[in-house]
Amino acid sequence: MDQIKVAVLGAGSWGTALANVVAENGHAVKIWGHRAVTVDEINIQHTNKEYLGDRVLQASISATTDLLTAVDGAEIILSVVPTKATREVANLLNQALEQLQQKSIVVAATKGLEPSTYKFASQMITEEIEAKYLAGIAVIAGPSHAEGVIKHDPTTVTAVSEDLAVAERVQRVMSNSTFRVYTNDDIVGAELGGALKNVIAIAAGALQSLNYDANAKAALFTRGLNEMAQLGKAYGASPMTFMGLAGVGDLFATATSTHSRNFRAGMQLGEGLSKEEVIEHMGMVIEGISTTKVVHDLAQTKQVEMPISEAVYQVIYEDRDPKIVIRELMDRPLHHEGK
Ligand SMILES: NC(=O)C1=CN([C@@H]2O[C@H](COP(=O)(O)OP(=O)(O)OC[C@H]3O[C@@H](n4cnc5c(N)ncnc54)[C@H](OP(=O)(O)O)[C@@H]3O)[C@@H](O)[C@H]2O)C=CC1
Ligand SMILES: O=C(CO)COP(=O)(O)O
Repeated sequence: MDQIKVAVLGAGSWGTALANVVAENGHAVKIWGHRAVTVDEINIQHTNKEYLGDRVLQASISATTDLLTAVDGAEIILSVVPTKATREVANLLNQALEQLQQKSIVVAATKGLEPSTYKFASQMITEEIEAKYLAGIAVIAGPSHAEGVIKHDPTTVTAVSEDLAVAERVQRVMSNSTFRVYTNDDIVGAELGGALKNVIAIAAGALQSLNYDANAKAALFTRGLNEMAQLGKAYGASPMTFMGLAGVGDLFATATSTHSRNFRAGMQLGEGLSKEEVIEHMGMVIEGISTTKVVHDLAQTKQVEMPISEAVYQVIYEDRDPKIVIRELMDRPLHHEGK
């Protein structure tokens, strides 16, 4: 395949790992980061120690704090900043694309919902970037810890766009023998899956630290996936998406691994730390904490029963004891499994 230019917005763990994948495929990759110290480290030492330890990145990757330089000529732009920065960065990107009079495919790799609007990353991007500068919009979802991707642990993700030609272009540019990209067209389902699994992963971390066993973990996985899919149904998402990489796949990876910041946050909450203490200790984004609040609101607006997510909400936002909320979950009125 011809070499193309790809820009990655966000110099954290996921942005850097994705940049490395694309650079391994022979494409010209520029990372945009807002901190000069990280940008300099990537350019000079080819590492990003704060986020990925000693892993050495592809030497061809260059980084810059100048957004215009990063996106100039990029056919594909990956937006890999946390949810809370997505709208602001998309707005800056719109200005850059306007200045360059350039049209690019924008791919969101963010997993969360904007707290004030309940919008997904792809929606924020579409709202902030004028249609004339968007050659397509897609998301990347699925089970993919940056730590695994950077060490070539075989990884599968899905490129999702309503325009399958766009998804296939992203698939071709990003796939290699350790990073296999599928395609899908259910963007709502994929973004919901990516956001909601973080809430269940927090619950899984709490179960782990409280020494609950396999039965409890299986119950959490199964019933957690069920409520993810129920909310998906209210959004008109395909139930199959929740059976795929963006659903059960990502739930499994996130809710079983200490690579997951959400899982680790859940462990710490289970140990009795407050959300403020957990956030301070992590030093990286824990999307599930704000997503839990959004899901609490959404479950009410969409009238979907989400008891596990609600229990996580009570632990995080009402300081309730995890053991008591678990007991209350078990004591709820009995009902049919399909609900
Ligand atoms: N890590 C992973 O394995 C995966 C993460 N994701 C998703 O990717 C998204 C990003 O996560 P991840 O990379 O892990 O997060 P990190 O916390 O590792 O990094 C976030 C990066 O975004 C930067 N940033 C924050 N705010 C801004 C801003 N306003 N302008 C520019 N840059 C900003 C941070 O800069 P600074 O260093 O200054 O804070 C940091 O470089 C999340 O939604 C996450 O759920 C998805 C799949 C896998
Ligand atoms: O989404 C992820 C893996 O697919 C990363 O999860 P965390 O944000 O919990 O680390």
